[in-house]
Amino acid sequence: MNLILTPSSKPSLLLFRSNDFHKHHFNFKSRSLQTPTYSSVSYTQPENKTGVIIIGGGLAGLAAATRLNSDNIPFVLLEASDAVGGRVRTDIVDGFLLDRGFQIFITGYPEAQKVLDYNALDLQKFYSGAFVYFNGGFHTVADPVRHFSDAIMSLTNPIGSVLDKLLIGLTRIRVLSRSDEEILSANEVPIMDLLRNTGFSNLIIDRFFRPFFGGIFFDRDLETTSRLFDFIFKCLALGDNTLPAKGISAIPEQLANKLPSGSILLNSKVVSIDFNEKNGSKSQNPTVKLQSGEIIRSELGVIVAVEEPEAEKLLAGKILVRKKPARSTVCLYFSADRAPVQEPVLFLNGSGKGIVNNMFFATNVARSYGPPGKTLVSVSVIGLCEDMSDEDLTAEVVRELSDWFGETIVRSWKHLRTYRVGFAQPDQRPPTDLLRSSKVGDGIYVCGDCWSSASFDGALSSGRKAAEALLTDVALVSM
Ligand SMILES: Cc1cc2nc3c(=O)[nH]c(=O)nc-3n(C[C@H](O)[C@H](O)[C@H](O)COP(=O)(O)OP(=O)(O)OC[C@H]3O[C@@H](n4cnc5c(N)ncnc54)[C@H](O)[C@@H]3O)c2cc1C
Repeated sequence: MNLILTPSSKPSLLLFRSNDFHKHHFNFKSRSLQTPTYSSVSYTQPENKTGVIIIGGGLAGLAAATRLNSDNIPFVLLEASDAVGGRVRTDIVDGFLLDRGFQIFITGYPEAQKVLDYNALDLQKFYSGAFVYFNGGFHTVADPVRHFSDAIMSLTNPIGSVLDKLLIGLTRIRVLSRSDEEILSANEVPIMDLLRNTGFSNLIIDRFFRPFFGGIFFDRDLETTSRLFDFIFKCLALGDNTLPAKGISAIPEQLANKLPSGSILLNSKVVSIDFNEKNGSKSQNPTVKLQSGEIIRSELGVIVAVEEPEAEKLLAGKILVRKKPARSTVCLYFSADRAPVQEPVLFLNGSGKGIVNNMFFATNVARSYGPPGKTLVSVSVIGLCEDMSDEDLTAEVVRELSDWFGETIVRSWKHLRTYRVGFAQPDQRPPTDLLRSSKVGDGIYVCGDCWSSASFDGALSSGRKAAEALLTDVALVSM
């Protein structure tokens, strides 16, 4: 592939394909990190410059890198932590795969379908529906397309009226008849208003929608924009809920492994961006400063792909600080000798009592999430529960789930780890702008879930769009 640059671009880039560029501009010296298979290099060459600088190695930054790489555009991705993935990470503890918070990959995500190799992820399916804990028992909510007889049998259960269940079918038809762009830019109201306006009863709102969509958006009040409800509802209708067999971090790792060797620099926190504007006009391309003191100049532009609070710091004066509180969650993991149920199903708390929002037996969905003969239990709470110690939180969860599954069973579970995720998602209450332009200044582009929908797919599509906006600006055309 040849690259054509307009006269305003840097002709020296014509010399390099992306792999060559890194060979010419970086001194390859491994920082001897053990786990990642993609390489990490030290940055010691005399001329600290590169084509594009991407700040942040979550899904958005990786998607931006993937798009640039597809046109052989040289770039370097600077990631502050010790691995890529951002919020999509998995730890291995006592042979269990612990995702850093409860995460589900929906195969219906449109952008993910374009950039990920689903077969290689070895996706393990959830049951399409949920078991709702209410009034001392479990009640099924089933997707009528995939589990027709379960759905018919659940028509008269106490998780909503028959009309509610018909309205779910009509909602499915409504969202499937609209394009993603229409959905993401439609008139918006809080999800709660949408549900009430649609005619759903309080029964189904409190027993199903509140724990289910509250769990997805970490927002039990259902104040998040109706645009996101429709988008996720459509993706759920079109695809399966899954987990990659090797843990949720297999998703970012797959993207990282396809990037040129040496293009990702781990443990490389950016502390500031110099926009190089003198008296309002641009004098040079932006530079970034690392915590180590190193300064790197971009020849084509900088893509900022960090989480919202960090973006607000790095881009002070360039973007509006929204001052909306973040969405938080706590995820507790337990090991058990056996699961009380065998179904790969999500359990929702529809009782209206307690702190547990949802839980599941991860090894029922993906056997690989635990060592042979062991069961992994994952429990999610919405909010940070800052007033509770980890011990009190664990004790409360065990107490509540003893009512669900029986005291003898739950008291035998061994606590593995608790993840408190302060910034899980940006607040996406209306008004939102989920399709906003990624360009925020000369040579500066922003992406990430704060710039689109708070989802894997939003992060992925925003990363690609930021890269494409940059490519369009520098009129770099691939032939
Ligand atoms: C517990 C939890 C559960 C979730 N569940 C789901 C789910 O089921 N389905 C779904 O679709 N979405 C889910 N999400 C949301 C989804 O994970 C995010 O929307 C998405 O991963 C955001 O990706 P990102 O690239 O925008 O940001 P991030 O993943 O936050 O990546 C930003 C990266 O930038 C790096 N960084 C920050 N500052 C700097 C700096 N100064 N210099 C260099 N690097 C920096 C960070 O270390 C990080 O790696 C969940 C999120 C959480 C936390």
